[in-house]
Amino acid sequence: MPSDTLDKFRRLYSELPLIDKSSAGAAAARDAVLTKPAGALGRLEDLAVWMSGWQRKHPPTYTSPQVVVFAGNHGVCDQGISAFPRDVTMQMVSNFRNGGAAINQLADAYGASFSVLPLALETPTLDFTKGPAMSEEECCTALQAGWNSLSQDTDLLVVGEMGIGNTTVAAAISAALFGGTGADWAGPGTGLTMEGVRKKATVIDAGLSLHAEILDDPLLVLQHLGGREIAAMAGAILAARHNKTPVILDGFVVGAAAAILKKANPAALDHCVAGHMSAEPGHELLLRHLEKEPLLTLRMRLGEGSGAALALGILKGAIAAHNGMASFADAGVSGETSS
Ligand SMILES: Cc1cc2ncn([C@H]3O[C@H](COP(=O)(O)O)[C@@H](O)[C@H]3O)c2cc1C
Ligand SMILES: O=C(O)c1cccnc1
Repeated sequence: MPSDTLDKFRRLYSELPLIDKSSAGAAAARDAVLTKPAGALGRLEDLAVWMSGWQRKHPPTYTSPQVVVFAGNHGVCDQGISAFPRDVTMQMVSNFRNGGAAINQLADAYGASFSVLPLALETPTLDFTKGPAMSEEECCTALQAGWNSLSQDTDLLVVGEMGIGNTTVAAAISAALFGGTGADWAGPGTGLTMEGVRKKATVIDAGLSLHAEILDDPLLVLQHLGGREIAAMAGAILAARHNKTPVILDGFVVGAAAAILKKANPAALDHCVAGHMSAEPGHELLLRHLEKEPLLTLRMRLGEGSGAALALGILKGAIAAHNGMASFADAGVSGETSS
């Protein structure tokens, strides 16, 4: 069988389902009669309507939320751009499988299923300062693995990542897509010193300059500067769009994966909400380019999907209120007097 080409994924993001206006409209109509002053639940109201529209049903459900962590290893670690060694990626995959990571606890706390998908960890991508990080085939295999990871019955998806060095990769992708230099997008990640961050910025600049000719094509940016877990997250976010599944985005690294799709099609992230704003400095800027207002700002800078998993609680609350509250008529509560 011939292997996939990037053109297959170009088609998948150019033909996207739009929000289901009739389900969203039914949610808006119900919201208008619930026992509260109009707008008093703030963003929770928007979230209930948004969930209904993208799940394409009313009432919206929170019955099978899914958290998937994608793990990849990065050749650019050879440049000394992380405070931790590459082996930690694999070690953390074992920790995820044993239930010992932060994301295990957070997924559990909000009743979400959890799985981890390691992507060829024994074969790191190439160092992007030396050549393309991935071949077209490797990139497509990772995109497809992400696409395949979505369970059919999922009604809300959190994608997370584990990959030592991937804040460098995320910064390089962000600069490639939205402009600026390494210094505009590099941050401490797992804990670099200021000098380490300066070095990281020069490594990013070297990658941008080596791959200068392809920077206007988002999928080639993914292939040349990205990593397998980044590609897999883009594939999963795209699959969710085609499968009636809203998505909660996590921090800077997940944001960079999502940004590939956003740059390729400005409407590609309409089914996504930003779960939180990471303390990794580039994330605030990235969220502006993604046109997303984060739900939480808790100084978290972990990755793994942890900020997005916390935001599951907000979505759960929004749906519980929307589905379970009484209407003014049912509860015998007087409506607003016209003034
Ligand atoms: C023990 C440990 C657990 C983690 N969980 C997520 N990350 C996060 O840190 C890494 C990115 O940071 P950098 O680009 O600086 O390497 C990613 O693996 C990310 O998921 C972790 C990092 C460590 C060390
Ligand atoms: O915001 C993130 O995604 C992030 C920040 C630091 C380390 N790893 C991930």
